[in-house]
Amino acid sequence: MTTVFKVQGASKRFGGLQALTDVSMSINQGQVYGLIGPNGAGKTTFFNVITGLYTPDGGHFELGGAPYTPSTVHEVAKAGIARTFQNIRLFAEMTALENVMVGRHVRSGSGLLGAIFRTSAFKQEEAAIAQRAQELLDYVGIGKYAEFKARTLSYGDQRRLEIARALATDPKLIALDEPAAGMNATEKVVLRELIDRIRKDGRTILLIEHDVKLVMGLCDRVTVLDYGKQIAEGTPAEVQKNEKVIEAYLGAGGH
Ligand SMILES: Nc1ncnc2c1ncn2[C@@H]1O[C@H](COP(=O)(O)OP(=O)(O)OP(=O)(O)O)[C@@H](O)[C@H]1O
Repeated sequence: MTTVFKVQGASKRFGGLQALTDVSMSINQGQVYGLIGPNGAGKTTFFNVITGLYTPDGGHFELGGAPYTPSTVHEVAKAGIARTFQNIRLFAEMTALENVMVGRHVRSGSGLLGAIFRTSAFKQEEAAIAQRAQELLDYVGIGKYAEFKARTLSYGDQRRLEIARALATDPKLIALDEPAAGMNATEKVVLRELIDRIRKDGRTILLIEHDVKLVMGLCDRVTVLDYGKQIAEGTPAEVQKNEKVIEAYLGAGGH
């Protein structure tokens, strides 16, 4: 099986707080990999480290079999990691289609001069980008809202739009930060089906999620963090039985 993303010994300290200690994982092509843990465990910090928002204090990273150094957000997208955010970050006044087109521009070639002079190569490329963006909106199930401003979409649909935008960059790894947060039960079922479909289509997904039922039903493997340390790694069945995991979730008053 091909390893898509590999992390060895990722660490991050904020002043006196060790937010991540020596976290390692290996994610294979086509897997959904879950990252769980109680509040403050370091999940978001890990996402921020791998997507270039925080500089790690240590760690070795590989993406698609090559060394990977998370740097600027644009470079991260180009290297092949696309992410969504716990607090949705869309361009609120742009249409759904335009939001996805922005993601696609990471892979476009005609550049700034082409855009300024509106060369025929640029126009052709724009048409292709718009077509691909529409396909992606259809894929995540919100194609009929292509011309709606992002802010007018329902919460669940905005989350799906974020996923469409992430897919538009043709990523090697899609990192989803709490995609089910704030969703009702029906929206969660639809989300689960979508993530399943994305995996079946050969994509690789890293998922932070608080909904343990969703994680256990969906993920191939799971890492559990607690106070920045990796207390368990394995299949959902293995992790669920782990004493340290049970303790972290149920003990210490559920910090
Ligand atoms: N920029 C920062 N500066 C200082 N401390 C930070 C910063 N970001 C996170 N932390 C601290 O690092 C620890 C891990 O936080 P993090 O947000 O990664 O946890 P989390 O597992 O994502 O939590 P939650 O489930 O609540 O989102 C926390 O103690 C948090 O206060």
